[in-house]
Amino acid sequence: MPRLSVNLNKVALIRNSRGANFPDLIRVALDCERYGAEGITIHPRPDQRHAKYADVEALKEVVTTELNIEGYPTEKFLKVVLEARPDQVTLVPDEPGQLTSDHGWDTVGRATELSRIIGRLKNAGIRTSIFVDPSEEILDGALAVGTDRIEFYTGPYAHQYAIDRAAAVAPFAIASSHAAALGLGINAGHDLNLDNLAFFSEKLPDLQEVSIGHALVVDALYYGLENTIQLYLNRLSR
Ligand SMILES: CC(=O)[C@@H](O)[C@H](O)COP(=O)(O)O
Ligand SMILES: NCC(=O)COP(=O)(O)O
Repeated sequence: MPRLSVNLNKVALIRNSRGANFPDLIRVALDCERYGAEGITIHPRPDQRHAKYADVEALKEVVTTELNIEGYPTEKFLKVVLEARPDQVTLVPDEPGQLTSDHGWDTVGRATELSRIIGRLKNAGIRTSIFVDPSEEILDGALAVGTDRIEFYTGPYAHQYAIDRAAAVAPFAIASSHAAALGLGINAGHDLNLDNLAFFSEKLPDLQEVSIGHALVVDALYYGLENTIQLYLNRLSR
């Protein structure tokens, strides 16, 4: 069964809106783990409007499941993760100021830069993942730059799911088989939710981990955090 890593960006967003430490991200992370989450994810962006760089070190001290830090590899981001050494770093090709993530890396065009950054992270003992679209050429490029895993950007799947779920998942299922044949580990995330998650997980038998934040935090408003995490885990059980 794929691991569920809870993305706490939207919890951090609420905290930041009042300038005090409420809700306390550390307490929420520990509660997520207590309620069954198998990982914690944050994505500090350059403007730190969601998670802040200081949250990385603080979470590293307490998270006992798996800490996944996502972000664009600025020198500041790399300094923070190389010092904190989370379990996994997921590189995402976001422009500064981007509303949210909306595409994967060009692993061919940016191969030199990616290889160098992935090398630095792996030398520090950090597992690497890179955010990608479901394309065989991009996956071949991902293998060539030396990443341990890829994370499929699932926004297009989520948007098409209600229209034609079989067509929505097809490119991801094909790409996932290709990634598995290459020996790449497979993660996925973005706009996964209680409606679309089970079908995605069922059609990608090699899927190892999903990171989910936005929908999960919204669902927690209605169902509570503990129930919500259980509902997501239930969708992932095979
Ligand atoms: C890479 C990815 O898809 C997530 O980190 C996502 O970008 C989080 O989104 P928000 O920061 O918009 O909550
Ligand atoms: N990597 C994707 C992630 O962490 C969460 O994305 P979302 O569920 O907030 O869209």
